[in-house]
Formats: sequence, structure tokens, C-alpha cells
Amino acid sequence: MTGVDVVRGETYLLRGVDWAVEADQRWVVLGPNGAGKTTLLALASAHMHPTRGEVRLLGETLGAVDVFELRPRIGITSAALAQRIPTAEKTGDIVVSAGYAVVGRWREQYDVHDLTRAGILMEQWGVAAFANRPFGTLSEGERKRVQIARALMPDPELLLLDEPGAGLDLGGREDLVTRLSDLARYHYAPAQVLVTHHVEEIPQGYDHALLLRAGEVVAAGPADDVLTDDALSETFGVKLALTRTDGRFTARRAS
Ligand SMILES: Nc1ncnc2c1ncn2[C@@H]1O[C@H](COP(=O)(O)OP(=O)(O)OP(=O)(O)O)[C@@H](O)[C@H]1O
Repeated sequence: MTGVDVVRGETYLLRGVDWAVEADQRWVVLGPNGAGKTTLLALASAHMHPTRGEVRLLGETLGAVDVFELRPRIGITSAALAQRIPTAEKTGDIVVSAGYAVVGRWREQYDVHDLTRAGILMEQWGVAAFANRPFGTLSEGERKRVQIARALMPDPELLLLDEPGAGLDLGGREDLVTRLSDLARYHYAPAQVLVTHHVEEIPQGYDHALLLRAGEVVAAGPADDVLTDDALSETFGVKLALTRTDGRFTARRAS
């Protein structure tokens, strides 16, 4: 993104955003409520155009490309998308149908490669046992993992995760963070961008960070440089102390 503004009426949702994500990078985007994180992902998933500036995605420029060709190359999970999944749909069908950009099984016959890939992904994300269960009967943590398996199904070049840890209990969060760490370290995995409010949800292996406040970038770059007490305090508007242990973070109000 170069010089990106997103303006609605008098309001700047994003202002002057410059940001580059390389194919082998894993980024966390942190910021308080209303900072513009979801807007940033809407641009990054080709679901929104900037008011000003340029967004280039996977070698294409938004505005000069058919977004319906671009979107299948990008996997995304978010609460808004999850709400659109019919609760009666079978979990296995939700995953396998992603390759066809529909939710739920719409063909009687799927390609054997698709069925195999869906099976492997469901094993990897710990949801294979629920393949025949309706989505609506799954716990929040299980639903989150199904969504990620679905997002990975078309082998995307970019994976966008909007608050994947929201609503999970401590065990569920740790399970998810461990699985995301494994994915982050996997050499052939897509570029990854994870949005969160909580530094505790940053998986090990996420090597870059972008801090957003009121639509503007506070800091962006290697996580070691960006995730500091001062930058985090400025981002969240409260004096914070950050602790890092074994590649995981915790934050608390500074005394
Ligand atoms: N169409 C619109 N017109 C005016 N303001 C809008 C519009 N859409 C979003 N906003 C505002 O833009 C700001 C950024 O919204 P966005 O959803 O991107 O923030 P966020 O960082 O994802 O927040 P949260 O963490 O609460 O999900 C918010 O203050 C929101 O109210």
C-alpha cells in the first residue's frame, strides 16, 4: 500500500498508510477498537478500494484488475464471514467447498484432490472428527479452526486472519496460537497477516508488526523493533509494559 487513504464523509478510516508485506513474512496488526484494522484487511483482501493512494496485491493493482480473479488467491477469516456460514451446513462441506468459492456443498461430486486436501487440512487443524457435524454445533474454538482450514483450502498466496483468537477460552487460544505458530514456520505457507487487540495472541514466528491508531500507522517493521513499551503505549493510549518470553508477549499497565 502506498499513500493509502480511506475516507467516508469527513472521516478518515485510514490516512497515509504505506505498508509492504513480502511473501515470506508473517505480520501482526495491532491497534485499539476503531483503529482501522478491519478496513486495512478489506483493502488487503480486495473487498474495498482506497479513496486515494495505491494498493498492489500479488502483483496486481486494485482498480486495474478483476477482483473476482484476485480474491480466490487470498484466504481470509473474520467474524463477519463466519456469521454468513449457515449453521446447518456440514463442517466437511464448508471446508471442501472453499475451492469453489461457495459455502457448503453444491456439487454431488468433488475432485478427489479437493477431498484429500480438505481431509488433510481438517486433520491439521484438529477438526476432522467433526466432518459430519453441522457447523452450528461446534464450539467457538472449533469454528475458528474450521474457518482457517477453509481459508487454506484453495492454497492461497496470502492469508488474512481478523481476530482469530476473539471469544476463545485460554485453552482454545493457546491451541490456536500453537497451530498458527506451526503454520508461520512452515516454509511453503502463504504470507500471513493476523489482526488482534492482544499481544498474548501473537504466535511465535510472527516476525513483523504494524501498529495502527486512529487510521494512521504508528510503527511498522520487524517485530523486535516495533513491539516496544513506548510504541505500544502510544498505540493504545495507555502506559504499557511489554514482556517477551520465548517469543510470546504479555502486556500490562505500567506502574
Ligand atoms: N462507512 C463508514 N463511515 C464512517 N465511519 C466508518 C465507516 N466504516 C467504518 N467507520 C469507522 O472507521 C473506524 C475504523 O473501523 P474499523 O472497523 O476498520 O476498525 P477496527 O480497528 O477493525 O476496529 P475493531 O477493533 O473494533 O474491530 C471506526 O471508527 C468505524 O466506526
